[in-house]
Amino acid sequence: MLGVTKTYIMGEVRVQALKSVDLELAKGEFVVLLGASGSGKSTLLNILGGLDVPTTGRVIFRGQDLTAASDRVLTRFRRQSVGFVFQFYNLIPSLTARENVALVTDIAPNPMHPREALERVHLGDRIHHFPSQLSGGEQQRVAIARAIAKRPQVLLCDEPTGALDFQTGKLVLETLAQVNQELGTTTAVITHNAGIADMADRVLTMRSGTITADQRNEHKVEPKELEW
Ligand SMILES: Nc1ncnc2c1ncn2[C@@H]1O[C@H](COP(=O)(O)OP(=O)(O)OP(=O)(O)O)[C@@H](O)[C@H]1O
Repeated sequence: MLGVTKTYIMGEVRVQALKSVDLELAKGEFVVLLGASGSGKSTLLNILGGLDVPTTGRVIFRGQDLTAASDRVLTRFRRQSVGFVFQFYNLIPSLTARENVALVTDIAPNPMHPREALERVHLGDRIHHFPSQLSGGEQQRVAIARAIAKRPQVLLCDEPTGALDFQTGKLVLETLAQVNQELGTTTAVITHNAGIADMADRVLTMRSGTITADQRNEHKVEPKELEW
């Protein structure tokens, strides 16, 4: 993205959530996004994933300018190229794990079989379970299976461990690291836990709508070794 700004106008109040952000993500890299509440992390992620559009500036994906794209092209970009994982899983309670994943594989052009996606997150033996029959960490892994089943080029995760305890959170992070390695999916993870940054290739820090630090980790730490 180039020179991206985002201004929200609520009546008299204008909030500048992003102020001229330039950012290029490399294929396959694992990026952690840190920053205080309100610094613009979710706004940045939503614009990267085509869920929101910038007020000014450009978003380019593999040479294609998404800011100039029609709604149809943007919808196709979201549907085929981006997987999303949110803090509260967003599974449909009346559908099994397999059916939750199948919702996405039914509309993607070259998806994995739902069973394969669930096996990748180590839930091959839970495919007929409903969300209420799964723990929080397992539900989040179903959400990850759903996000990767379409084989997206980009996986965007907004506080994926925010609702989980330490050990369960680490399991979810292990799953994200493993998927990143196996599928080569460019992965961006928003977190409040600075300790998680040690597992990333690259760590971005945001403050008041700008990226104030952009660092590479020379040595990545395995998720199971993380402390926070
Ligand atoms: N839809 C919206 N309408 C109006 N203001 C918004 C909207 N979304 C975000 N904002 C404002 O933009 C700023 C950046 O919000 P954003 O959610 O991107 O921050 P964040 O770093 O993700 O915060 P958190 O860590 O609390 O989720 C905040 O001041 C927020 O109140």
